[in-house]
Amino acid sequence: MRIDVVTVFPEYLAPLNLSLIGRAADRGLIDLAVHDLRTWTHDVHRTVDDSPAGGGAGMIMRPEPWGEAFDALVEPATPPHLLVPSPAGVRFDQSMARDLATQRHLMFACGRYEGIDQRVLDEARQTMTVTEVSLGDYVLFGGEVAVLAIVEAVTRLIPGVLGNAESLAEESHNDGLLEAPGYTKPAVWRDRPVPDVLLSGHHAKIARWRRDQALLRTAQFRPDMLAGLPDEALSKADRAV
Ligand SMILES: COc1ccc2nc(C(=O)O)sc2c1
Repeated sequence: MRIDVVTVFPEYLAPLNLSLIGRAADRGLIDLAVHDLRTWTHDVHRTVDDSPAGGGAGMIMRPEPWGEAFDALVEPATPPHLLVPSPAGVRFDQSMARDLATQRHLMFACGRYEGIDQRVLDEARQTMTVTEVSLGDYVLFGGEVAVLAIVEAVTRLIPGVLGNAESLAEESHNDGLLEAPGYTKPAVWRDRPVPDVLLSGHHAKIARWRRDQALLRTAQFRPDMLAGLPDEALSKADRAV
């Protein structure tokens, strides 16, 4: 997968060079490039914003640098999926992460100020799939933090990136539930024991206990997820919890 990120704060995306994502790039599992939008400005002040048409608070990002950036980065024969983080976007979730992880080329446009001139997105839709996406019902200073989260959620699903693919199967949101609580050594810590069943070696009982905990945790913290499960997703034993 090729990933391009266009931003006025390239240093904000430095964490993408670390840990598993950095290692995936080094191993050629992803081709990641971060671009400074000001590369495509031509004035002495490298201007990327201007006052909103029609008045109002704040500034809007000018279309010209974005247009030139996309012209430089997009291969018309194989256009990317353009993702634009925005408070007005569709909610990002694990289902979207799974879909994006199958795609060949993602490009992220990080807005700042009050956002990007709408004509940039309108123009891009002539040649690309464009999705405005939000992390949640709150507002950040710009799109960079959202890109960090989305790139991590997507790249960890790419085969080979996560050393132990088995852990993907047991994590929250993979099966529509929140994951069960985890424990490790010591067996007792500050008078708090690991649940006996996890030390029993009885794999069927351990699996049942974890499923029960996942159902209880989902019912407590995310009843909306439980309500959204198809009937066939819950066994007779699940319904008895
Ligand atoms: C101007 O660009 C922005 C501003 C706020 C913001 N908030 C997001 C969020 O996902 O909450 S994405 C995003 C992009």
